[in-house]
Amino acid sequence: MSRKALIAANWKMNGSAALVKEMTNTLQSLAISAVDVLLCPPATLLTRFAPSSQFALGAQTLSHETSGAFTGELSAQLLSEAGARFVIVGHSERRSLNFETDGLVAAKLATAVAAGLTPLLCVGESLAERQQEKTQQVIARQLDAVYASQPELLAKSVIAYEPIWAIGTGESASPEQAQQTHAFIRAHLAQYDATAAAAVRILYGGSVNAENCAALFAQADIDGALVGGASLKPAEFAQICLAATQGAKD
Ligand SMILES: O=C(CO)COP(=O)(O)O
Repeated sequence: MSRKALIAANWKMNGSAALVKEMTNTLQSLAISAVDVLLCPPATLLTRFAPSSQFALGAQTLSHETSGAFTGELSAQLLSEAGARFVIVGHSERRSLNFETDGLVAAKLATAVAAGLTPLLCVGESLAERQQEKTQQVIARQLDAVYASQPELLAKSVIAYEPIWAIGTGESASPEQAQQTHAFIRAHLAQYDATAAAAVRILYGGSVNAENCAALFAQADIDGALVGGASLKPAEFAQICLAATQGAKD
């Protein structure tokens, strides 16, 4: 099964019009085609990007509602009109800081797909859950919440495994640890749709940088990365994209 790698930048609540320009110039000069590149800036910066064949744009979250009296929220349609083709759903920061439940994450993912956006579903365990050997149980629950009742959405999704203990800590999961969980995710998803599970891209996220990315990309079930801190540095993000090019599986 050949899966094209996807390298995604999650700028979180960071960035500026200047960084939009700098990142655009960096990626334009690389002219990468062997991997897909995705930038998820704050929603207010989406329209600052000129359309480019070098990368796609995504949002970091969306409303599960389609329109109406929801002050401060952004619908899939609005994000799409601003240039987003992808949207991150269920990031651990939204689950914990914005109290997003498994049910809400499932609703958001369905809303995204209905509007033509490709969702990047984030799953991952906390340090305490890993220490209690509950990693697979937690991830199975997060996946089941979305796909048990709507398995047809798997073929339209990208998955991101982001162990919470590795996010922003400088401590990435080891390639072997990540591979083990990615393989579990793919096997678990096969019960819903074996073809879609074999084809779905599973990205790793959590302290990915230019140094550690190649070993991660060499793993059989790691199909790219969701990069936080290092995606705010265009030169380093470019190095990560290039590393994925070199590891391009066929
Ligand atoms: O949360 C992340 C991407 O969504 C990972 O963030 P860091 O790369 O900063 O650890």
